[in-house]
Amino acid sequence: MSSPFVHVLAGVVRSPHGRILVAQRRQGTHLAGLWEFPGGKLEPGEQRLDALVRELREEVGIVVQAAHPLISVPHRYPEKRIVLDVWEVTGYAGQPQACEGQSLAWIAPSALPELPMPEADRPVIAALRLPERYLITPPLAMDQGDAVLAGIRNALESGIRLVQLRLPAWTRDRLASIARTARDYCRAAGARLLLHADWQLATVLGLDGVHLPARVAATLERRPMPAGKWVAVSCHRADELAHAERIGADFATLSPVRETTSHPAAAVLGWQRFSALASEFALPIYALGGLDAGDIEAARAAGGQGVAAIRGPLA
Ligand SMILES: Nc1nc2c([nH]c(=O)n2[C@@H]2O[C@H](COP(=O)(O)OP(=O)(O)OP(=O)(O)O)[C@@H](O)[C@H]2O)c(=O)[nH]1
Ligand SMILES: [Mg+2]
Repeated sequence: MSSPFVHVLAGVVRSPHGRILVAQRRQGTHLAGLWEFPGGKLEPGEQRLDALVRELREEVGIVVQAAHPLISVPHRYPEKRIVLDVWEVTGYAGQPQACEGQSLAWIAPSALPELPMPEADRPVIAALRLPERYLITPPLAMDQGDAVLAGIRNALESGIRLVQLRLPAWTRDRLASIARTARDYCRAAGARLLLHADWQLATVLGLDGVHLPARVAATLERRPMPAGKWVAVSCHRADELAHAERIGADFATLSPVRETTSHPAAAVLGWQRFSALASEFALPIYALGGLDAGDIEAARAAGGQGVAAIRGPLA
């Protein structure tokens, strides 16, 4: 027998200080005791935004005035399948209150990973902690370390908060030396630095995580760095996204969305295919390939986390 399916709308409601509203599921409900984003089931014939507005009025007594989709997470519990369709609430009237006797709390986004939440919320928490721009360093030669570092510094100045150091042709020694300096720049700016492919070196240097090529991820049965570090995977196809999800990656890039000079032979996905794939997997997904900062809105409208690119077009 196939398990029942429910489409769930949930809202990310923020305080003026940027804390996020969570509610504790009551005794006698599915996943009782865990904390969740307020929301509930889409009713037959109902529009998604209408369901969000209704649920947040019923559960926490606010009137949602503006909201947009953040991430949609398909998830299978033993007893049911859900799509957790989470929206950022950008405007609301009223003061949130516990209309159903549930406990409410305001949590800083950085504290969400510690909160006991349902399994389906894991990618939502990642999406809330990730920025909309993801910088990938260009493939400069080993004698161009200064240019790599200058590029990272400029990007940090322009507000980039997530960087992948990607220098696959470099020796490990040269890479380690550049990575240390890049790590210090990123730390000082409150940005995260992920190293391309080499998670052992990322661990030794205390970097924030690793970004795996799909062919490297394919050799792994589980994420190579612990929770608390970031593990990302470069994907191009559904099976690669499925594997990234299976090994517990935190997010993915999906490319090429457009034609690129770096990979001219690759089959272009386009926004429609990107969007279809993004909705199929429980991961925040950055659009990559021939894109720049002007494409962020399109990427988000397609269900993506944002845009990944080498520095030039992104900053
Ligand atoms: N609202 C909400 N539900 C979540 C989250 N994460 C998650 O797995 N779920 C699951 O999605 C389903 C949401 O249903 P719900 O119980 O809130 O639905 P509802 O408000 O319409 O409640 P009702 O059926 O008791 O009237 C539950 O199975 C719940 O466990 C989340 O962050 N927020
Ligand atoms: Mg509910």
